[in-house]
Amino acid sequence: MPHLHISEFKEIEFPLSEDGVSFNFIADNINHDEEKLISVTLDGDDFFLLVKEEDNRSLLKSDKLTRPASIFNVHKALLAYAKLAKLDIISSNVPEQQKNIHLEEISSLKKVEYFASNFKPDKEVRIEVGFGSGRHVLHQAAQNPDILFIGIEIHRPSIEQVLKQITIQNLDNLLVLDYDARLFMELIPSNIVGKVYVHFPVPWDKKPHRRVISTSFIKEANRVLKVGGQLELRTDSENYYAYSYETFIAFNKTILHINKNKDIAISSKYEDRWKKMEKNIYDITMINEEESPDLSIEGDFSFSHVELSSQEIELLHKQVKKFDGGFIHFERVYKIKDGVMLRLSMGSFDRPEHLYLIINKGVAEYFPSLPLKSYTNLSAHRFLEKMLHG
Ligand SMILES: C[S@@+](CC[C@H](N)C(=O)[O-])C[C@H]1O[C@@H](n2cnc3c(N)ncnc32)[C@H](O)[C@@H]1O
Repeated sequence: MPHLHISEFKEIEFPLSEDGVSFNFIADNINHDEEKLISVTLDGDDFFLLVKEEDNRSLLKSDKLTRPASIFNVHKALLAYAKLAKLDIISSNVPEQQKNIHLEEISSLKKVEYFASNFKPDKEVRIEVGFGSGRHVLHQAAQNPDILFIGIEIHRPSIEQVLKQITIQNLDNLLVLDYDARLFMELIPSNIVGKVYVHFPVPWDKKPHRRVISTSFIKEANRVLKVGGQLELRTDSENYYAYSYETFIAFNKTILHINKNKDIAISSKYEDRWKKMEKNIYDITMINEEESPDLSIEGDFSFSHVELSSQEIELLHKQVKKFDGGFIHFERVYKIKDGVMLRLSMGSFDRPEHLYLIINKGVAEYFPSLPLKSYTNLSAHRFLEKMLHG
């Protein structure tokens, strides 16, 4: 993660621009005065830089929630802020000059909005969830040039490694997305996907709500799969296999194929490790045999005038509100020039969305972008809208 360690953080006069980077405003965490967020706009991307006061020094880095697709833009913003505020840099892992060509020029790395707005591919789509080292998805994309692959991962170093390989191998049929795959499935149009690969997902034995395989994931997979399309789960964990089998078989109608120690065309890094340890490998393949209705979700994320006062909003800090099928957690509260900013997690328990909400003179807006249009997010929004109305 790119960062600068500085002897002391200094504020600039907001708004101010440098080298094509706009610094719009600063948000101070009300409950933890060692944390601030700086709003940045660069190349049409809105994101935050995070300032953290540490013992005898400060840290400036990108905020995880709003991290832009290109790491080069984070580098540029960090250096521009340091220059404007005349920061004394103690240590840094940001290259001063050199651009990361792979990341800047790559068109394979997509933001989730690319898929949310009118994604209508003209070929079959295959999705790999949590591609890790990328061995499997890169192999598949090279072998099947007529199929569009979407690789989804949340581990940034793995993403960067695969982006480099896409450039080196000159692949134009592999798109990469840094996003939670469980939320992503809700965006994809119905009946367009040939295969969904979930290979060696983290078993999360102690936090089962974080598992990729769940009733709602299987439901969405069935919807996006074409007739004859397959969801392929491969795991070395007997416990995860048993949990998944139970989850799949609970559906009223389903076709499952079970395999033990089946070899597939390419062995991933994890698979090699388990094979060396002589662990068993389990496959559950679910075959979809029904055409699904088109994806259509009604509703929007607008707010009416906010009636709660700033003080009342500040008191929401750490509160968790539950509604039928979901929740809203008011994680952090920030003071901004003319109002308040909240960091929220909201939506369904197994696939929550993390986002910011700015409330300025009675006008509330999600920042920097709207939540994903899912049924639960819309219910959470309606619940929030009512709460802010008082
Ligand atoms: C155990 S690794 C397996 C990687 C690869 N499939 C393989 O077989 O080598 C699991 C990967 O899934 C990713 N992951 C976990 N939860 C995810 C989610 N909700 N959405 C996308 N990726 C996820 C992790 O970052 C990790 O790289």
